[in-house]
Amino acid sequence: MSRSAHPAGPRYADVLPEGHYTAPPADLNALDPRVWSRTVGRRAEDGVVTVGGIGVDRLAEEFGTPAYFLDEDDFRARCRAWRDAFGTEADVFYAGKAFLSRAVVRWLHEEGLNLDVCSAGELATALAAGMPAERIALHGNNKSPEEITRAVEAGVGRIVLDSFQEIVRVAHIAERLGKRQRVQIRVTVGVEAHTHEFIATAHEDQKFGLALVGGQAAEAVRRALKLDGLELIGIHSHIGSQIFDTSGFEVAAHRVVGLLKEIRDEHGVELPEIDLGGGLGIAYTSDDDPREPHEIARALNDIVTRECAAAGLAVPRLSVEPGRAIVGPTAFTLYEVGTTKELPGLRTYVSVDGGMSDNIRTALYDAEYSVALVSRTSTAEPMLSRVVGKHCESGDIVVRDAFLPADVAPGDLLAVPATGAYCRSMASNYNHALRPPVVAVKDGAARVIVRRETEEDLFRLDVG
Ligand SMILES: Cc1ncc(COP(=O)(O)O)c(C=O)c1O
Ligand SMILES: N[C@@H](CCCC[NH3+])C(=O)O
Repeated sequence: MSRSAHPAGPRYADVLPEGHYTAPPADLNALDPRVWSRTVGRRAEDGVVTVGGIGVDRLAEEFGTPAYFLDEDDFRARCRAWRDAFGTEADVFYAGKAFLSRAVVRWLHEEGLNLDVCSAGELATALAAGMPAERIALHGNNKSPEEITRAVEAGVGRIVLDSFQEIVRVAHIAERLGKRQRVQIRVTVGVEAHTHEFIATAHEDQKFGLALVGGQAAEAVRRALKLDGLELIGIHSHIGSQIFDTSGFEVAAHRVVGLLKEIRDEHGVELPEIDLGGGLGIAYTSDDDPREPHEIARALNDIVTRECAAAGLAVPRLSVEPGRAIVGPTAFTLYEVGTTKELPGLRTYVSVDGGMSDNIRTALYDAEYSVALVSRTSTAEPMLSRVVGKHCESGDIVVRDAFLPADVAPGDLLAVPATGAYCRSMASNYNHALRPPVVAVKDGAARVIVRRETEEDLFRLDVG
């Protein structure tokens, strides 16, 4: 395709979708440090982007594409930032659903974080990698009796109860095992979090939690307090995901403390803990402006302390459950360009060797991502592009709107930053795609922590 078919100038103006880029960035070779985490992406003198000091060209040769590359030091630094921000008077539970592997569990353990799991598989991974059971919380709106039994037997630190049936189910299982299980009750506080509908979880009309409004949460507390198999230690609220604004958390904290006060007044019991969930947003594009852990910690501590003082309650132990904010920025996905297709006057479709099977978030939530040419620099003019995958689906879009240099061609490597959370963990085998590996990079060395799937893996499931 002739590159001269892309004259420079204002031709983009007619086709730019509203709310997206208004102009190409001044320098297409620059990597915005807000989106490209501190150590994750640096461009070396030869123009090749490096992670942990290793060039992406070398990484692609050794590990293939598509692949996720994760900076272990960055991950650990983020764990420490959260732990230090909340201090010893609070607990940070990493939300394993964002991305979990046994190496990650070991890092979390070493950095002093706890772990939130929401399935038997995540629980098994946590235990197999040596996370002490008392530092694990089990979540889920429909935990099976088997999952509950495994968790109680293992001695998990808490189970977060999500329905009336589950209150009884967990109590019975604990009694049968001769145990008293520490539990929290998940409540929906009625906050409309400013995020995509599918990832907002605190409005009443959805599947998670028991509503404060109408008294279901208070009734759940009443029932839980009566059961010998349960030790009710607190109230849990999670308002949603990819949220930038602390005001939703403040409203949630206010309402949760309100429930603690009601509980004290009705039962004469002061519950010792509250968990305000996860949900802190990260920068996927230069337009995103996330809060730092210490800002979140200060806002949450202030509001809980203030509300408790007003209610005459002792300040409960606080916990939070960040997933995306820890692992999201620590990784990028590396792809190789296979084809380009120019639609004159509209945009150029750049097809890479992955797609919705390794990143479903664009198709599912209209998520916005950035992308950069990382195997070289270019002085070519900006070209309005759509980075798409290789699946049989026109919605198979990785990056909806991006400017790439107009000379991008087959064989070039593109990287999509901030893919550490909810990409590998939500990856699929659609079209029998083989899920990509996760490669951890540290001190100039790279090692596979989750290997690439093989056709044998597919055949092992397909038993004929
Ligand atoms: C109960 C609970 N805690 C924590 C999280 C982690 O959220 P995030 O990765 O947005 O921090 C989630 C997912 O949204 C969740 O459902
Ligand atoms: N999977 C979602 C977030 C929901 C997390 C679980 N409650 C995402 O990619 O943004």
